Amino acid sequence: MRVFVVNSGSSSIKYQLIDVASEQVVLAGMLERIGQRDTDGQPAGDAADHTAGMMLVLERLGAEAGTIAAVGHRVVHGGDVFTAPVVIDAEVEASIQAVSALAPLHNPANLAGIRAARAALPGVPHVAVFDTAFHQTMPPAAAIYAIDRAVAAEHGVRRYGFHGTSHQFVAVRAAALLGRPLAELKLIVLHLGNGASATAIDGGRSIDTSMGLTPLAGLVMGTRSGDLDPGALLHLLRSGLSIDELDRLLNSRSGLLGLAGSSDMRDVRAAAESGDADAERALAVWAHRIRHYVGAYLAQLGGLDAVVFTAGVGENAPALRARALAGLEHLGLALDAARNESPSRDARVISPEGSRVAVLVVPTNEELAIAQAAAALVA
Ligand SMILES: Nc1ncnc2c1ncn2[C@@H]1O[C@H](COP(=O)(O)OP(=O)(O)O)[C@@H](O)[C@H]1O
Ligand SMILES: CC(=O)OP(=O)(O)O
Ligand SMILES: [Mg+2]
Repeated sequence: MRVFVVNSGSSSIKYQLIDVASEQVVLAGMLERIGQRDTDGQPAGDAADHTAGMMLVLERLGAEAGTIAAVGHRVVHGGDVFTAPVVIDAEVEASIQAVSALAPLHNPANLAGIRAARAALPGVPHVAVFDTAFHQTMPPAAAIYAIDRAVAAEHGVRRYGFHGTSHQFVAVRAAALLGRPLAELKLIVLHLGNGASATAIDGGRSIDTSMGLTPLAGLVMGTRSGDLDPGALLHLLRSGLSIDELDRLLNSRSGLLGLAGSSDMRDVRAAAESGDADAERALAVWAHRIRHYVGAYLAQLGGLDAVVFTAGVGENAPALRARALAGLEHLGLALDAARNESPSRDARVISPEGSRVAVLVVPTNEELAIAQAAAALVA
């Protein structure tokens, strides 16, 4: 079965046509800078909006469009309505819309992509696969924030967690690599991309994760702050920042960008290596926050079989993996330098032979996971 996977972002549409049985990517591409205009107001990007973008994608698909059996959509926030992938209808669209304010960088764009794709490909089922679904197994103690319970219930304020499709996919592959059943493994998965999150996985179930009500909490990200004292928000609001300014500050102007002037980890690393003190400090904060979660999740799991690195930074930056785990040798967490620095693209062990805790690199593939989930649902 061939599934067309759409990851519709605020300014981009990434797509792949995947043959699920063979895991082959038949065709892949991306539209960028959707909706952007130059200083004269002329369209500057690949498409004027998501609808126009999807028509362009359809043109690029050509005759292949006729081979699509289902469309799988990445949807970041599913609230507490969705615990598994669903076939999209008007009601599902409305539920995705209802939680859009909780993932302002993601859900509105996901929904625009869904609407455009359903209009462009009306004859096949469209399946939503949610970042939040995997984390719905979290125990209440991990999901609940200690605020007035009536207010929390009225506004749906709780921890949801994100990147679940990736965390789950990587956990399954980690178990295969270790040659042990996932059901008996305690794992910490570090998804370190532009967005970043850590998840504690016990027997294949998410028991805690670093993102929260929104994808803003937790680790230091490209442009997002991760954790900070909620009192800081009150202080900034009282100091005169508007709500929109505060939103932009925390979601779009913080993280590596705020600390070091670039949201791209490659730039930050290069700057740190050439002696830039801000970049060096940004890396120190980044690594400190990761260790904070590794320690916390080791305690919540009550043991640990493996720490797993994935996503852009986790898969590609040996020196940063080493930096993230520096000083944790007493927990049995160590890297084998040669294994860590191997240029291999495959899932692999990077801890020394016989380590108490394994350290792994496992490439994530959210598109394949979405294709598999959509195929399983419509089969
Ligand atoms: N070799 C590398 N060294 C350090 N960082 C890298 C490397 N390759 C990619 N990255 C970083 O990975 C991040 C993007 O990760 P990715 O998982 O592709 O993000 P997303 O899917 O959220 O766009 C960027 O910060 C990029 O700089
Ligand atoms: C949820 C999230 O942060 O996604 P991304 O990493 O794609 O921004
Ligand atoms: Mg990503």
